[in-house]
Amino acid sequence: MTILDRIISEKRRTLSNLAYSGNSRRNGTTRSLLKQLEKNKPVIIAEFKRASPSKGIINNLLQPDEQACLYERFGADAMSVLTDTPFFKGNFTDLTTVFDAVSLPLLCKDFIIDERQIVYAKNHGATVILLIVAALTKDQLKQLFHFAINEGLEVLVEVHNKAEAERAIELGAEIIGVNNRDLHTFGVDLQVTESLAPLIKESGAFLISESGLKTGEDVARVINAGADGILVGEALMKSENLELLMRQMKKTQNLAGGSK
Ligand SMILES: O=C(O)c1ccccc1NCC(=O)[C@H](O)[C@H](O)COP(=O)(O)O
Repeated sequence: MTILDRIISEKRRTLSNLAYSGNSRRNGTTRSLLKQLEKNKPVIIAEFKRASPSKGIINNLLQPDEQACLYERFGADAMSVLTDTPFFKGNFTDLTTVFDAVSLPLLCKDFIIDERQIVYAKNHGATVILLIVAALTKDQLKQLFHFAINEGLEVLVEVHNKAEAERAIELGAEIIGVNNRDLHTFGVDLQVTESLAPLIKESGAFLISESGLKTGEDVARVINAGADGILVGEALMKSENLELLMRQMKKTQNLAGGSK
């Protein structure tokens, strides 16, 4: 059983605890990741990530609202919050706390396999949800994708290989995330973005390169390959000079140039 299998199996076990009810915290059509992608390059999605299965504790000392304010101040275009508890030590209170602290588009980074999780994420402040192609059947992916869109949410559809990218494109995904991390082996390779970028860009979707980005040079590499944005967790959570690192990541715009 791989780590992704274990995470999904744990999600199934806890699904019955999720309530459908509650009020959406979302404020109209503001906080749109798509709008950020249309006007900025590279779009930085800065992640609040305390821990992970591959790295253990990353940073247990930071407060989500304080870190979110720093991310926003230093140029983040959107935020991601890991809400999974058993494997990432996150929770939905973090998501709501970040929603209240900043005015950025907000991705609920979780392992979604059921409509109830989408409603729950929305009610806690998400404006974007993640669907991982590797974790869903073709029918599940389609159903959850359209459910989320009908709920007024945006969807980041995550892929790791050509077959998954083709499924995301067939679905009509407007934002496709290429995860450089293999969720079965934890191996990280930026070449994954480079190899899938032509196919994804040809479809007209925006491309977000996810995971393993540590430096401005890493970001320049994926932007030059065609990425419109990046999703960064560990490097930002561990940085001792967040302002400088985010400036270096942001300035790759000038190296890469071009638009969608
Ligand atoms: O990060 C992990 O170890 C991990 C393991 C299994 C499933 C998902 C995992 N991470 C989720 C993510 O996609 C990352 O948090 C995100 O892309 C940021 O990655 P990084 O910048 O490398 O922290």
